[in-house]
Amino acid sequence: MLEIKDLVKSYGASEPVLKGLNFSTQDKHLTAIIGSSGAGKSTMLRCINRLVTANSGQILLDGVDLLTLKGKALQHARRKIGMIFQAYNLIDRLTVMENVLSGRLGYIPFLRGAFRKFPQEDIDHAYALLKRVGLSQYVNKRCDELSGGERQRVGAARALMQNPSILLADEPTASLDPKTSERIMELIAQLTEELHLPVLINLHNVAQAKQYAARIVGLRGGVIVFDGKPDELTDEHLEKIYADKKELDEQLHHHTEQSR
Ligand SMILES: Nc1ncnc2c1ncn2[C@@H]1O[C@H](COP(=O)(O)OP(=O)(O)OP(=O)(O)O)[C@@H](O)[C@H]1O
Repeated sequence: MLEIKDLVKSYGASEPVLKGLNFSTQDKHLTAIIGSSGAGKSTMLRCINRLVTANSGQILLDGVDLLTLKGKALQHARRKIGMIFQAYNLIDRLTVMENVLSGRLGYIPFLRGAFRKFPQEDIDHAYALLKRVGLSQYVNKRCDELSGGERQRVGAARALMQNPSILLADEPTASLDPKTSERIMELIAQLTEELHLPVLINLHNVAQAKQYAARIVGLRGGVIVFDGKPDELTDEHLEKIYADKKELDEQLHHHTEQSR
C-alpha cells in the first residue's frame, strides 16, 4: 500500500514543482500518470524512490514513511521499489545477465557484489526473468549490443530482480519507436497482472494510458486534476490536464483516433 500525503517538492529556490500532492493506491494494477512536460510526473516518482528529496509531506509504503528513513533502513525500503527508466540506465559494458543481477546488489555483501559472484538462486531467478521478458538467447551479450526494446526488457527484468512490492516506470517507452513501445507496454501490463504488483507509470501518450491502465491520474502544475478510470477521462478533462494548446491538440487527436 502506497500513500502520499501533502507532498511538496521544489528544486532550489524556485516555485514548488509538487504543491501538496495527495495520492494513494493499494490496488495491484497499473496506474498511468499523465500530464504536460514539466507537470511534475518524474519528480513524483523520484520522490517515492528517494532519487530526489522532498521538502515536506509523507510517503507511506506499507505503513513506513519513506521520507524519514536514512542509511540501512532507507536502503532496505528502496529494495521494495523497482524502477524502470526512460533511458534504461543499464551498464553498457556489462552483460545482460550482469545487469539483471545488479538489481540484487543491495542484498548481498559488498565484496561479493564487487566481484560479481552471485548465489546460484539469484542466477536462476535472473534466468527465469530473462526468459519471461524474451531474452534467454542474449544472456551473455553486452548491453551496448542490444536494441532499445531489448534494453528496456533488461531494465524490466532488473527491476523485478529486486522482488519489489511496487514498480515505478518513468516514461519507459518514450525512447522507442511506436511498435516497440506497444510491445513494452504490453509486457509491463502482463507483468503487472502476473506478479500482482501495483505499478505507477508516467506516460506521454494518453492513448496508451487508456489502453493499458486501470486508473489514470492527471497532473497539472504539481497537483492532481483528474483521477479516475480510463473510460471516465473525457476531452474536457484533457483540456484541464494539458494547458499547452499544441500538446492538447496532439492528445485529443490520439484520443479521438482511439475512440473510433
Ligand atoms: N534536478 C532538477 N533541478 C532543477 N529543476 C528540476 C530538476 N528536475 C526537474 N526540474 C524541474 O521541475 C519541473 C518538473 O519536472 P518533471 O521532470 O518532474 O516533470 P515531468 O512532468 O516529468 O515532465 P516530462 O514529461 O518533461 O518529463 C520542471 O520545470 C523541471 O524543469
